[in-house]
Amino acid sequence: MVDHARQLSRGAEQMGIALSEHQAEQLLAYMALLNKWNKAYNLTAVRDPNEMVSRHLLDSLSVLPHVEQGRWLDVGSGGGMPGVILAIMLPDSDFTLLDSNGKKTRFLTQVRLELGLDNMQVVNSRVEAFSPDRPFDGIVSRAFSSLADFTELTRHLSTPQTRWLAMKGLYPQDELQALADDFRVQRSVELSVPGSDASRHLLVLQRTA
Ligand SMILES: C[S@@+](CC[C@H](N)C(=O)[O-])C[C@H]1O[C@@H](n2cnc3c(N)ncnc32)[C@H](O)[C@@H]1O
Repeated sequence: MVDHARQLSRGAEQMGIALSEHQAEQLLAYMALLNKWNKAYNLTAVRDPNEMVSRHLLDSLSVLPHVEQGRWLDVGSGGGMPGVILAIMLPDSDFTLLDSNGKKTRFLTQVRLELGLDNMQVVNSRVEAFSPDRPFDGIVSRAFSSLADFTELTRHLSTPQTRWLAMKGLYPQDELQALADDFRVQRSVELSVPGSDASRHLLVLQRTA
């Protein structure tokens, strides 16, 4: 049997990420909840726990070096990727996890309670209808939409300083062509996720005005 704690700590180490004992425990507790609730709530197509460590925990951790302290929104968070993982790793930053699917946000509310994640808020809404009292420093998404939809649907939640972090598979050349003229790619990073051969890219976008 694969030792998931070991798989997680080794994977994090390979990415140069130090996990405290508490963070490792929380990440594994989150995975156990995801596994338990998945049966009834259909939160993720990944059912094999070994694959869950790589495809969900390590994949979400791979963007951590690019997440600065501040107030973050995870759009279309689903079962909590990457928002839950980032909230565990950055307790001094605030994370709002938003999804239009009520089953998913009910699960996320349970995760918040069970893990005591006071820096994580859960919102059940379509993003285009969401109107918080303050904009966000950063907006992240994985498997949510095209780059054009991601930026257009969240433009009203930003300031000129906001950064958009889009977690993508193959480099999204076509999607970049459809991006509005007042957005630019600040940087693009090829991510390497231990235990996965899949192509992964992170695009960091910002407004030019
Ligand atoms: C493919 S899932 C990705 C979930 C998660 N980020 C991940 O990587 O596993 C996309 C999620 O976006 C949510 N979604 C789609 N359109 C949305 C919208 N307009 N506003 C809020 N959530 C939306 C869906 O309910 C779904 O949970």
